Amino acid sequence: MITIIDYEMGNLRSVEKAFESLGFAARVSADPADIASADKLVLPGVGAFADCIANLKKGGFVAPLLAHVESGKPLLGICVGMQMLFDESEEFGRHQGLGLIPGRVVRFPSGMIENGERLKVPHMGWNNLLLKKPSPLFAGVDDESFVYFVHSYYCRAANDDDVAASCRYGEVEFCASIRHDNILATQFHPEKSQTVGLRIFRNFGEI
Ligand SMILES: NC(=O)CC[C@H](N)C(=O)O
Repeated sequence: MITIIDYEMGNLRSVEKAFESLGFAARVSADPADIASADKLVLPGVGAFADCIANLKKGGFVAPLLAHVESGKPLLGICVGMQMLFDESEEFGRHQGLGLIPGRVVRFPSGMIENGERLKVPHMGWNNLLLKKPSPLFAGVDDESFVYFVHSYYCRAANDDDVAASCRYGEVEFCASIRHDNILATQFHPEKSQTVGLRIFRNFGEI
C-alpha cells in the first residue's frame, strides 16, 4: 500500500489518482497510525515551508515518518515535501526541517536575466532534468526529460552524492531530485509532469 500523508497542505488527490491509474493500491491518510503500516510513503506538498512543517508536526506525523525512514522502507518527497527533508529553509524566515538530508533551502535570486529576458520567481513551468546519479526513480527516463516545476526556493544539498538530478534556471543549477538510501524526492511535480511523471511514479511503486 502506498500511503500519501494528508497534513492538509498537498495536492493529494492528483497524486493518489496517478498511482491508482498505474494499478497501485494507494490511500490518502490523515491518521499517523496508517503511516506505521505503510509499505511506501509519499510526502507531498504545496505551500509555504513553515506552514507545511507546522502542519506535519501538528498532525503527529513526524515520529511515524522518521520511523518509516529508519525501517528502510521507501519515502518519496514532492516539492515542499522534498524541501522539508533538509535541515532548514529560509522561506519567510528561518525554519527547521526534518534534518534527514544535510543542506538548506534558499530562494532563487531576483533579477536573473537569460537571453535578455528577466526570469520570474517562482520558477514555474516545464524544464529539463539533468540526471546526475543512479536513482530508482529514473529507470527508463531519458536525460533532459521535461518535468513541471512550481517553486521559489530550491534545495542546496551539502553532499553532492545525495543529488540524483539537477535543473538549470538562469545562473542557478539546482537540485531537482534526491536519492539518499531509501529517501527519494523530487522538487518538480511528477503528478503534473504527464508521461515522464507517471513513469517516475511507476518506478517508485515498483521498488
Ligand atoms: N509549489 C510549492 O508548494 C512551492 C514550495 C515552496 N513554498 C517554494 O516556493 O519553493
